[in-house]
Amino acid sequence: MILLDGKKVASAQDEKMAQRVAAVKEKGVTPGIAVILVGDNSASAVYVRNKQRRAEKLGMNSQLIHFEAGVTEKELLDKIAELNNDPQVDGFLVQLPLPDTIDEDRVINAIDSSKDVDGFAPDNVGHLWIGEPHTKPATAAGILTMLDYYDVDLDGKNVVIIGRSNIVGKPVAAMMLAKNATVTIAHSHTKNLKELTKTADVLVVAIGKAKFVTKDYIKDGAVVIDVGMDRDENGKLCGDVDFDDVKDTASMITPVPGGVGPMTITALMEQVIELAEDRANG
Ligand SMILES: Nc1nc2c(c(=O)[nH]1)N[C@@H](CN(C=O)c1ccc(C(=O)N[C@@H](CCC(=O)O)C(=O)O)cc1)CN2
Repeated sequence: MILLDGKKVASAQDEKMAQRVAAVKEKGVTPGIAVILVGDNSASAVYVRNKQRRAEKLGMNSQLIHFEAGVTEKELLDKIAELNNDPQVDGFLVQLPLPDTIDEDRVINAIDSSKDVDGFAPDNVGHLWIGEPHTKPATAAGILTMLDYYDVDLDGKNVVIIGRSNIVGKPVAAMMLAKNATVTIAHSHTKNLKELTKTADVLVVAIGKAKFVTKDYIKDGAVVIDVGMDRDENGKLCGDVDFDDVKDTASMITPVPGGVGPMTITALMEQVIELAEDRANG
């Protein structure tokens, strides 16, 4: 079994990205990212900190805007309008999830799609599905970069994705379809899930249920991508896949931590650099 090592791939990508940042800076443009964090979700705080650290390590400008959980939607929308008009910010995002008091769709729709580094704005979703992406959701893009690094060819492969979220399941489907894979999205209403997942050459799991997928869901030699960020019975970070149970059946598998997570941040940074390059090239 080959471990799909997100940390290793991320650091290989970092070298290339640092060169791109240096090149764009020579043209007088410093890539700039802003992240809006609302409330005190401890996991979100870790992800946001990691995004900032990575941006700074690559020589980019990075700003964090942290609102208390009680922020009004208007205050949030005003900040978004400000960032939409800030020429130093190439791209920004609002860390999800948001508190229940705030309408997530309204917030996402307020982000200028040209600066939507998450690729969640409706017109960016449309561009992705017609195969002409402007910005791409980071987790999906990170998974594709990882598979490319390990020479996993998706052309003609059966891909099953468990989970139909807008931030992972659907964009992964769109991007794998664009690579000529035959893609099925399974979800909580899917019948005979195990029979379906056993047809998968590549299985992507993004359901948020600790160690849900065991070896009886997996075809011999399948590539398994675990997007889960869960806690096991001892409070230890784990994925949606029972790694120890599956490792002798899968041909390749992402660990949690150290798999898809670091690739998500890499893909986000790449997205910001691309936007800065567009700015530098007029
Ligand atoms: N606006 C967004 N919100 C959220 C997104 C997103 O892409 N845009 N995705 C997730 C969270 N996420 C990025 O924001 C993310 C999750 C996990 C990791 C990561 O590196 N995980 C580490 C483990 C970290 C830990 O110790 O807890 C790993 O897997 O090794 C990065 C980014 C939801 N919200």
